[in-house]
Order: sequence, then C-alpha cells, then structure tokens
Amino acid sequence: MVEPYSQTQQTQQVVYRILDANLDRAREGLRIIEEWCRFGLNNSQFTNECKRLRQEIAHWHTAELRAARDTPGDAGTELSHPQEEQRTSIKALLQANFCRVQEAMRVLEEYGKLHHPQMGKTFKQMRYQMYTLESNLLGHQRHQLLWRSHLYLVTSPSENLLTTVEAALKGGLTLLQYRDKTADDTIRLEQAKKLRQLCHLYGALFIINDRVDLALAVDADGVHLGQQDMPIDLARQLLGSQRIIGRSTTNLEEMQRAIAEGADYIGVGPVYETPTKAGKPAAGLEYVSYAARNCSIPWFAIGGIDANNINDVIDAGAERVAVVRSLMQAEQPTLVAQYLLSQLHRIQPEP
Ligand SMILES: Cc1ncc(COP(=O)(O)OP(=O)(O)O)c(N)n1
Ligand SMILES: Cc1nc(C(=O)O)sc1CCOP(=O)(O)O
Ligand SMILES: [Mg+2]
Repeated sequence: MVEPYSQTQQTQQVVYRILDANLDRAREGLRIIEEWCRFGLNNSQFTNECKRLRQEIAHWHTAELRAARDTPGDAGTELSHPQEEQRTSIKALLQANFCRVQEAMRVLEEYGKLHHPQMGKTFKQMRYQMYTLESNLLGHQRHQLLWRSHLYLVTSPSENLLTTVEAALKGGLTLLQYRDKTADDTIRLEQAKKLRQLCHLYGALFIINDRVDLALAVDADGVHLGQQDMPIDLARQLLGSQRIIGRSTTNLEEMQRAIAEGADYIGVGPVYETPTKAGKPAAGLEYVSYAARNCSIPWFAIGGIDANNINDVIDAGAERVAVVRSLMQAEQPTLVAQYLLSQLHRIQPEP
C-alpha cells in the first residue's frame, strides 16, 4: 500500500503548484508586453528587457515545479474577471499585464522563500525592474504621441465642455489641455478627472494648464507652464522624468531657455493678437519662421489661429498648432478638427 503524503509533503506540493502557476502568469504577461514593444513600438531596448526577464523566470521554472501542476484540479482556471474580457486601449492592456506580472512576482517572492534561499530576493529585484520598465514604457508612449500630435486643443470654460472635447477627439485630436483660470478647485478637479478619462478612452494625451498639483492629483500626462508659472526644474522634480512639461514662449531667448531647461514642447505665440489672451502683443509669423528653423523639440503655434488663416501659419513653417476658440466655439468641432488636421498633414511647401 502506498503511504499517504505526510503533512510536509502536501504543503510542499501546494507551494510548488503556486510557484508553477505564478511563473507561468509572470511569463505570459511579460510576453504580451514584449509583443507590443517589438511590433508596436519597434523598440529593441524594451523588447530585450522583457526577453531577459522572461529568461530569468524560465530559469526558475524547474521540472519539479512543473511536475506539481494539476490543471483539472485547479479551481482557478474557470475564473475570469469581466474586465479581462474587454480592453479599452493598448494602454489599458499594457497596464493590466504589468499589474498581472507584478502580482505574480510578489507571490513568487513570498512563496519562493519557502522553496529556495535566493528566490525571494531575486523576485523582489525583478518586481522593481518591472516597475521601472512600466514607468519607462509609459513615458516613451507619451512622448511618441506628443511627437505625433499636430493639433492641440486648449479648453475654455464652457457648458458643453465634455461634448465639445469629445467631438474634437472624434475628429482626430490627440492632445488636450484643460485651461480654466477662474473655476474653484473642486470644479477643476471634477472636470479634469472626466477629461482625463475621455482623452485616454480616445488614446489622446491630457495636459493641465498652470497647476502641477492638479496634474498629479488627476494623473494627467503633463502640465503646461507659462513664463510666470512654476520653473521647469521644480516641476520636473515634482512630476518625474516621464510626464510632459510644456512652456509658453514669445521670443528666441525664451525658446532657447525652455529647451535648455528640459521642456518637452513649447508654445510659440501669440501668432496673432487674440481675445483669449487679451493684452499680449502678437509675436507674429516671423517668430513662427524662426521656430521652424531653430526649434529642436515639438512646438505649437498658438494665438488667433483658425480655419481661415491656418495656411499662412503653415506656410511660415508650422507643423503643429494649438487653438482655443476655433474648436471651443465651433458648431461642428469634429469637422473643424478634421479640416485643421488635413491642412497640417498636407505636404509642406519647399522653403
Ligand atoms: C500650448 C500653449 N501655449 C501657450 C499657453 C499660454 O500659457 P501661459 O503663458 O502660462 O498663459 P495661460 O494659458 O496660463 O493664461 C498655453 N496655455 N498653451
Ligand atoms: C492661451 C494662449 N496662450 C497664448 C500664447 O501666445 O502664449 S495665445 C493663447 C490663446 C489662444 O487662443 P485662441 O486660439 O482662441 O486665439
Ligand atoms: Mg500659465
């Protein structure tokens, strides 16, 4: 007669099953992230980091752990969360899988201590490496989208704020700034949260005007700072390296300083005088041409730009524009956004 397992052997088998299942989870999650790094981003650095982590996980997945597997007897194989059935964006998919890998690594860290003296330490280190990878990947995606963005909507207070923004997003907008100079913070917080959700649903970036604290509170993609707002180095300390910081500039000194201070993009304007920024003299098309020749980071011409004059701004060298009234006061923001983008994407004339 076969002796029944001792209590210790039974516990060991359970630990092995937990380790086996979580080694699989971690590796699968990493593979999903790796595929995006490879085929979506074409980024060999991120791809190799995923591969290295997968190989390290594989090294721990020994035959004795695999032998403990009991798929038919596993009550967890049938369970799935409704959110797993639907992903709203690549970002949501990546975040879910980062979460999955980090959770699995935490399990491996704890139960691994019962299996091998080195396993707990190794998986703790790997979990932190996953956090770093997640933050770098998110930052990289943000910056890529910033470079791909040619139309920037800066909001003004409106009863139809969300519907106007959504209509512009439907027209292809990929960059939004929430700007309300007078509302109470409770309103600002509420609106910013809704706008952030909306932007991320459409795969667009969400920036907050003036306020670093608000940007952090609603987990915005970045902040826009004027010459009188917080210095860039202080904002960078608070926001970290992965979030976007924009700076307004009106002349070449401000442009060069903003670049040297580490701005991710600049506003170039006002191109024309505008009631939205009353009292600020126009920097004119000359400054647009100067930016076209000298600016090494993404820059957005701003101030008085609309469907009638956008081609003059493009002819002066602009590839990106930011607008308030043209979209916020449009009867059909989707059509206006589409038109502005179609002009911005037309082939640039030879200088
Ligand atoms: C894209 C972009 N460019 C410039 C500005 C103006 O910023 P600032 O000078 O700080 O003025 P306010 O917007 O705070 O009134 C901007 N908001 N966005
Ligand atoms: C918010 C802002 N900043 C400017 C700058 O030049 O720094 S011009 C501007 C307002 C742009 O609004 P509209 O598109 O309605 O003219
Ligand atoms: Mg400001």
